[in-house]
Amino acid sequence: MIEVLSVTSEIYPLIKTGGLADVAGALPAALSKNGVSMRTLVPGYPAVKAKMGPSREVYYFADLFGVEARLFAGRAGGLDIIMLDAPALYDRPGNPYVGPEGWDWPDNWKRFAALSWVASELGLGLVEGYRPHIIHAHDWQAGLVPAYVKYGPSSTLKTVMTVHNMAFQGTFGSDIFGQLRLPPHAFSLEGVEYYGGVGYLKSGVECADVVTTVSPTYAAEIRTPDFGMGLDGLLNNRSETVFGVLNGIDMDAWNPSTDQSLRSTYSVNSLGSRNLNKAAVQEAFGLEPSNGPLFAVVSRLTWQKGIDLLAGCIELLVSHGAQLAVLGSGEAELENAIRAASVAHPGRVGLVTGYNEQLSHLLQGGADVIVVPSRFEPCGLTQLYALRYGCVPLVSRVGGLNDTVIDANVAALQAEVATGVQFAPPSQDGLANAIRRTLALYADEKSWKKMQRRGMKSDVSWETSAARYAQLYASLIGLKLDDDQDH
Ligand SMILES: Nc1ncnc2c1ncn2[C@@H]1O[C@H](COP(=O)(O)OP(=O)(O)O[C@H]2O[C@H](CO)[C@@H](O)[C@H](O)[C@H]2O)[C@@H](O)[C@H]1O
Repeated sequence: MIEVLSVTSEIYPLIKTGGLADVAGALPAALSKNGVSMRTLVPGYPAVKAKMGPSREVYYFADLFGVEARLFAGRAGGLDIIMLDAPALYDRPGNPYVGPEGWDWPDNWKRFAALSWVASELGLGLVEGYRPHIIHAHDWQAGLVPAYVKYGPSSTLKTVMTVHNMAFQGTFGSDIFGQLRLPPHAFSLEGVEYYGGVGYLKSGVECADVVTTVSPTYAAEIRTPDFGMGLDGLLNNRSETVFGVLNGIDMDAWNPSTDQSLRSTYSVNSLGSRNLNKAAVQEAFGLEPSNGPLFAVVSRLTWQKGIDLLAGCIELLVSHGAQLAVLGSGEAELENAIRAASVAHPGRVGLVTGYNEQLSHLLQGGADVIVVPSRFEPCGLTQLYALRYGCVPLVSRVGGLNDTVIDANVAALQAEVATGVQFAPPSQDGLANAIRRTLALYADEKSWKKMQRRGMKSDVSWETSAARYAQLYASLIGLKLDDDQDH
């Protein structure tokens, strides 16, 4: 059995702000079928503490970066959890990263350095009876783990760094370096130094034994200046140890035939029942009853996600008799643009702001089309949920969207392999054309149903990718890597 300690700042169903939580939450079960035992270290946010089942204290820190802290081991949400309970760092309401005013917590550098340092200590055998072979760090919040291991005493402990989004790098001023518990020479190009400051993600990408990202296309994209966000050179230097492993989804949590968030469950053979869910979506978003095409968005409302492109296409949608339901929150300007459209087109455009897991399921089970017009998308999960739910994805051709949706071009339609609509490059004109194509496809009811069914049958599970992670882990602890197909 390979023992892996996963380190993440969010994990479903304990705490979630985005796709990272879904992936961190689904991987342990998927890996257990591949000879990997995974425990997860997560901060003791109030939401995590509330969901923690029976647990036992396994370590006490009198001084963890200046605060008192405890480690608790136990089960929560079906997962093996080690919770870092440091009330001075994590016992704060709301979102894990930002305060009530919407600004990053000023001590984020310390909150996530502490998490990463504790992970590296666990890797050295801090808790009796537990010594992982590998630490798997997710995103910048765990980005210092590989540095702590590299500059620490163990020569056998290995690290994997997974980048879920290059846009969030965790960069701080050089003044924090002295408090990071790293030796002076770690403030260097080979360590944590990044343009004169400290880069958490940079340090992870530099110091980890293996770097992965969440789709093969994104793994290639981030080696270019357009997508690398300053780290492309570094990634190119170590390209033989950078891999793209496509995300899967939790097939039990997202199953239209058992999903309790739906008004009506259904399967590939009972697509007609989706109409009841469509009606429920229309009610929830203040839309009038209609049999016309219902487009939906479940997303952070940000520039990355191309929500401005969508806002520019709302007139087009409405003029063709379509409706739009948007669930999400984010940049005020984009939220306002969608809100204004909902006021201008009552009954045709609806916006629900905030985070609502149940409603996100209902949208997948009731909308006809999910729109993901991202400018970049490391993998994207919403289009995977959409495929599973017979909701046709309309996506830009970037990152994991490129790898998971087969565009309904003439050849793919004839070959009966199309599962959605893609457009490139991500521009308003591109999206507008894709919307027109989607409307034309929707008008052909028989062929549309076939496309829905193909999506529902496509493999969006973790099976292949969990085996790939297991193979990477095995290679790190002494077994040979036998291919480089996803470099
Ligand atoms: N208002 C809301 N209410 C309820 N649910 C909401 C919501 N807004 C978003 N969600 C949910 O949050 C998740 C978003 O995941 P994505 O993978 O699409 O993007 P994200 O950018 O968060 O993740 C990053 O990490 C993941 C994981 O690797 C990559 O797939 C992705 O490309 C990368 O940007 C989905 O489960 C979605 O349903």
